[in-house]
Amino acid sequence: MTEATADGGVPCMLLRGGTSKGAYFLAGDLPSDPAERDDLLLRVMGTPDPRQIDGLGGATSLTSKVAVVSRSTRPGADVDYLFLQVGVDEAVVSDRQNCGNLLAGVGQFAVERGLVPAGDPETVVRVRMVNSGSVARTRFPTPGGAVRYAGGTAIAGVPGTAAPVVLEFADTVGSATGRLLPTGSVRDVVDGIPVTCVDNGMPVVVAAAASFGLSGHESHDALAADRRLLERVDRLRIRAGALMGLGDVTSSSVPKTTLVAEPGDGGMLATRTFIPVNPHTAIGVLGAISAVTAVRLPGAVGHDLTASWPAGGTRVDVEHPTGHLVIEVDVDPAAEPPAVRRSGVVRTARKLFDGTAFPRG
Ligand SMILES: O=C(O)/C=C(\CC(=O)C(=O)O)C(=O)O
Repeated sequence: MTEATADGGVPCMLLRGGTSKGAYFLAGDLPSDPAERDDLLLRVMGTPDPRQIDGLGGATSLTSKVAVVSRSTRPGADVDYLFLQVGVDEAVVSDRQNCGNLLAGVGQFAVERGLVPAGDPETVVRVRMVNSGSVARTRFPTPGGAVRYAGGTAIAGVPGTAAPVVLEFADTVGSATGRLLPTGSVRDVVDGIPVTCVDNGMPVVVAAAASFGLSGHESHDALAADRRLLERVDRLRIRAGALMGLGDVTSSSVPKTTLVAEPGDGGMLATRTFIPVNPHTAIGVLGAISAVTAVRLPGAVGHDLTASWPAGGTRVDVEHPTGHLVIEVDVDPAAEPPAVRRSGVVRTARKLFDGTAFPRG
């Protein structure tokens, strides 16, 4: 059932989730037919248009995102969260990937819309990530039973501070491909470049920055300006995507590519990520978890970079172009196949706007 208002408006909340920004909807407020829903979302976001001038999208893939949330009917989950990546200059709406950043706002949205009762002083919401079927736990402050967005936690890539949102993941292996190592091996050579293809929440092609003649410490803008590099990375990604069983990924938002190198800023691993063609200003949550899972595996590209990491440690400080993302990744690389026990991250989120979106003039 569509809860559009008489003038075609749809209830919508805009939240920043981690280093992304998205439009959050209740599933019941959107058309149930996916084609009709996608058509509405394209109009709401202003796609296709490189500036998304006639919509709410922010003209980058990180700000052209949608979360569709509903009460879950599955045991072990409170709400269902379907992530939709809305194209910017291409009229595409894709459910092929997850988003750990928008996940950081799902629990608060669920409380604000009355899907989940608030606890005091905090609330835990079990979120089934519809794109992959796995369940994440999100914990955030709700003193006195009201969502608090303000707080003292800073995350790289977001100015200021906000309340911490603790995300814990389980069962993320094979989110889009069914396997941790979707090509069946820990290392492949694609286009002459050694890669490790991994999927622990996000399908990612991991390669050494040095394979592209890079240090891995380049700025986002320097990478974005290097058209030849972007073409080479995309060619690699398209070939690797086929090897990963994802078919022709030419127009798909997955797999991502992460180039790894020695850290340069006191972290444990330097990363430069392409989502999927343009460089990320930071790194995605599940993308980082997948890339770190890969380098933890003996034989993987980048495994040499983990030699100085504390044995048995699970906390990894990942450098990216605008700072650091600290994640928890607990992997048993000795198991056959390698086992992922759990992973997690601290994010922040903020409600930016709550009102009615108008898909038509
Ligand atoms: O890889 C992308 O397209 C960007 C993401 C996805 C994400 O959150 C994740 O990897 O969990 C982001 O930074 O939001």
